[in-house]
Amino acid sequence: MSGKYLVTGGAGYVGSVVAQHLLEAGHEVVVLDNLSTGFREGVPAGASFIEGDIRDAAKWLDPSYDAVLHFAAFSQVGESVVKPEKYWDNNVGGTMALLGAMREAEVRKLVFSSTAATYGEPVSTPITETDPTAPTSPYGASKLAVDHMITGEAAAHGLGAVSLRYFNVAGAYGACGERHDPESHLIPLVLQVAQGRREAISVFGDDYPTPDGTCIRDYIHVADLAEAHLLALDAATAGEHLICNLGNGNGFSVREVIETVRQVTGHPIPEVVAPRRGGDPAVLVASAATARERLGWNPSRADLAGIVADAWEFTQNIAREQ
Ligand SMILES: NC(=O)c1ccc[n+]([C@@H]2O[C@H](COP(=O)([O-])OP(=O)(O)OC[C@H]3O[C@@H](n4cnc5c(N)ncnc54)[C@H](O)[C@@H]3O)[C@@H](O)[C@H]2O)c1
Ligand SMILES: O=c1ccn([C@@H]2O[C@H](COP(=O)(O)OP(=O)(O)O[C@H]3O[C@H](CO)[C@H](O)[C@H](O)[C@H]3O)[C@@H](O)[C@H]2O)c(=O)[nH]1
Repeated sequence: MSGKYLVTGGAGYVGSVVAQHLLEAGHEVVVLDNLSTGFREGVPAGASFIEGDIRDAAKWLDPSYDAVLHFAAFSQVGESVVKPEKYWDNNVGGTMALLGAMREAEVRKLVFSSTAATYGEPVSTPITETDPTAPTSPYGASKLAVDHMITGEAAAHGLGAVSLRYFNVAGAYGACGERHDPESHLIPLVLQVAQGRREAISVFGDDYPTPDGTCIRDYIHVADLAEAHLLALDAATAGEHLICNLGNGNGFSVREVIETVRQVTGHPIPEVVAPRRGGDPAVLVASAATARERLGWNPSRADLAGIVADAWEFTQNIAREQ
């Protein structure tokens, strides 16, 4: 059955890919985005667009919506350390206003973009949803606060909610891909080196307790991630807040990522070792058993070379358009 969905942050990377998947599944999509980090041209054709802030969501929400998919947030870990107030204001304050607007409009279903950053330094690998949450950045803390807020909203007011804790999102889906400005994520930065837009990639620390000394992450294709959102809409149950990790369960080191980019692009990628980046855990790998069991999620694009190849194609297309 087709539905009508409000996608906050749908002009950004992940939100635009999920909006595109919703449209392809025959749903009606309204994107609400203030374009603070997103791009008007990133909103998929076929979606309606409201340029506005989630704090004003009450202006637009009404009972005709079946659910909200909430991506709008600031998400730079490093920036959150130096400007924590910006993160509490937008991520927590903004979401509080959004939840109030949903209550008023009687929209009783939510899918929320949470993050691996809610766990902080893991106590064991792979990370499960019942592991301790001790975020090492205000960004992670703001997302954890929202998760707690949603738990209360479900218990007190019957919201049906799913928080999806993404690990490292990567890759692209057709015309939708990653174009943060400034870019801070590893794969798009290495691709910029391949394009000749940067001289070298900095490896943030090669003295971690990992086989090659560099940090290990669990990279998940954005299209696999998008599919989980559609399944989460079906799984959301009134009065329940379900939390699911989304990752492949495979870890790749920074050096393995760089080597994969060399192989996929055929370009040499000079690398320089730089100091560790504050707040980076050595290893972050997900157990996504809950998503598999509760959502019926079955990611099919775990191959790192395939993820990088899709991101490379998108990066080259953007460069041709500019
Ligand atoms: N990219 C990742 O690896 C990753 C990992 C874990 C979690 N997440 C979460 O996923 C979500 C999407 O991340 P992304 O990488 O697509 O980021 P993004 O910056 O590309 O997208 C965020 C979008 O939200 C919009 N926005 C921000 N504040 C807003 C507000 N107050 N009102 C309306 N619109 C607003 C921005 O303009 C942007 O279009 C975020 O919540 C982020 O915390 C991302
Ligand atoms: O120029 C760079 C950029 C990154 N890295 C390293 O590459 C790895 C991946 O870094 P990213 O910035 O691509 O991703 P993060 O793991 O820091 O962050 C991601 O996962 C986090 C969870 O911890 C949050 O969810 C966040 O939103 C999401 O982008 C890290 O070890 C980082 O130190 C480098 O060595 N050089």
